Amino acid sequence: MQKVFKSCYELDRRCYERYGLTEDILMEHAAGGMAAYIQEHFEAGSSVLIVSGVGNNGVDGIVLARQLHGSYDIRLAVPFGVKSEMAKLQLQRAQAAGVYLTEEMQDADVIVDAVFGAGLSREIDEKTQFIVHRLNSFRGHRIACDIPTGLGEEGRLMPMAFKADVTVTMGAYKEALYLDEGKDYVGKIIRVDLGVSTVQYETGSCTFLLEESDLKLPSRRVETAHKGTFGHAAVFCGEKEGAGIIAGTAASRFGAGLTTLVVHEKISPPPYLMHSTVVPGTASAIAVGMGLGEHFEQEFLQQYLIDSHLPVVLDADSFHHSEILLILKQKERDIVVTPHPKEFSAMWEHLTGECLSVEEIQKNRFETVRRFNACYPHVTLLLKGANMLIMQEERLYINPMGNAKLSKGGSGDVLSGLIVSLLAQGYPGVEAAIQASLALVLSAGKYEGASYAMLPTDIIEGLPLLEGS
Ligand SMILES: NC(=O)C1=CN([C@@H]2O[C@H](COP(=O)(O)OP(=O)(O)OC[C@H]3O[C@@H](n4cnc5c(N)ncnc54)[C@H](O)[C@@H]3O)[C@@H](O)[C@H]2O)[C@@H](O)CC1
Repeated sequence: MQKVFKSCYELDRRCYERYGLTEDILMEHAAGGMAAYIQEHFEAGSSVLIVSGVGNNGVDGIVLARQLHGSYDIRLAVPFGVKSEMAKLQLQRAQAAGVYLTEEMQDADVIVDAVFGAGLSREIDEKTQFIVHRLNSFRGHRIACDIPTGLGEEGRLMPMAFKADVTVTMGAYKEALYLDEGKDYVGKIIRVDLGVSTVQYETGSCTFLLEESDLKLPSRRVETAHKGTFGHAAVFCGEKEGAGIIAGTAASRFGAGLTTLVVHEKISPPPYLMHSTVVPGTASAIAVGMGLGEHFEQEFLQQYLIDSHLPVVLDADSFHHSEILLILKQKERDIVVTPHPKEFSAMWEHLTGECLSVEEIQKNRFETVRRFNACYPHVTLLLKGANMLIMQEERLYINPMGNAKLSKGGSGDVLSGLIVSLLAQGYPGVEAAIQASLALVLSAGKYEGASYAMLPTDIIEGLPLLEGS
């Protein structure tokens, strides 16, 4: 798990004040990080086009040109000229080392975007849009310095943005890199140190980036265990019973000792799932909402869901149901809600009366989950998306490993099943949401068929292949 920051300016300042580093030492390391990536992936002699803007992001590009000149065929462009004293000094040094400026931007083996980084604070003008459009049209391998040009404050996408294969980000991970809108623009994200180790550079943060190594699978190391040891998941199976069956199957596969589908009428579930017209007395967690529709009467929901003390995961149709949403007020209960943006919009309107469009939610994903958390800090919110956001008690976790294979009906039902399975096994809500989200994306990542072909059952079948501690 890595820390994530809204901005790194304060951290840079700390480097100067605390460790006595200077701006150009930091830049030397920033450029060194990009140079190391290029040296590792491209043979000496490869052509490298570097386009530098007016701020310090551009200066990183100029320093990179000096560092690689001689070993690589460097073409440095500064289409807006150089303005700051530091930029002039670095350009002087680069030119002294033999770097020539080019006016023409032609395709190269490597394209480095150092036009704007963390300082982009307003819409880019036509000239910048033209440059970015041209860089995007090239076939070379595209590297963004720190943050791709066109990803503005908090990661908001401008009408034109550099489409990086790799973003080499400086010092620490930034929230701007993890908004869903930017996912197709940042490419692979690599962080580099700026002259001190990460531990020395970073301060505290309540935002974390989840990694594959954070996966902790349910374990069965106790030989004297029996099925009761691993909890009993109760999954409400509504109008669209398939959704409940998928969730129940995922719950069972992920280790719940028993899984019961709570049904209204007779259905034929798979043999490893039980079914019952009430929530069994031994149940240790409940999942509700997947394919629910209007299947259960209010009295039933009141008795077995709202008046229950059991940990609960609310999904899908729950968010349109104001009585079910009353559960969110229950502070003593472990509650996990897993809306996608449209469901979040419905839930938020029920809870606050405020209408938030899906577009507004997507453009402000971090702010949205923080606003929810301010009202319901005890509830674990998992906002679905290309980068899932999970938040409880002021701690926000980003799962950046989602992939397009998961964009299919049923994936969310699997996720609810995984969460209820872990809740039933005694995991706290936030831990259940984190681990289930990791298992979901990593299992999907292991699917080897075509990206369009994966079924929810493939995700469930991938679970036994996961490797975690
Ligand atoms: N301590 C530092 O200063 C360090 C800076 N680093 C690099 O410096 C970058 C940040 O540098 P800056 O703060 O100079 O930011 P940028 O280089 O991203 O550019 C900011 C400049 O562009 C202007 N600007 C903002 N939006 C504009 C727009 N739409 N059209 C035209 N001009 C616009 C601003 O007024 C400012 O002059 C980081 O992304 C990183 O690459 C790293 O080298 C690490 C150390």
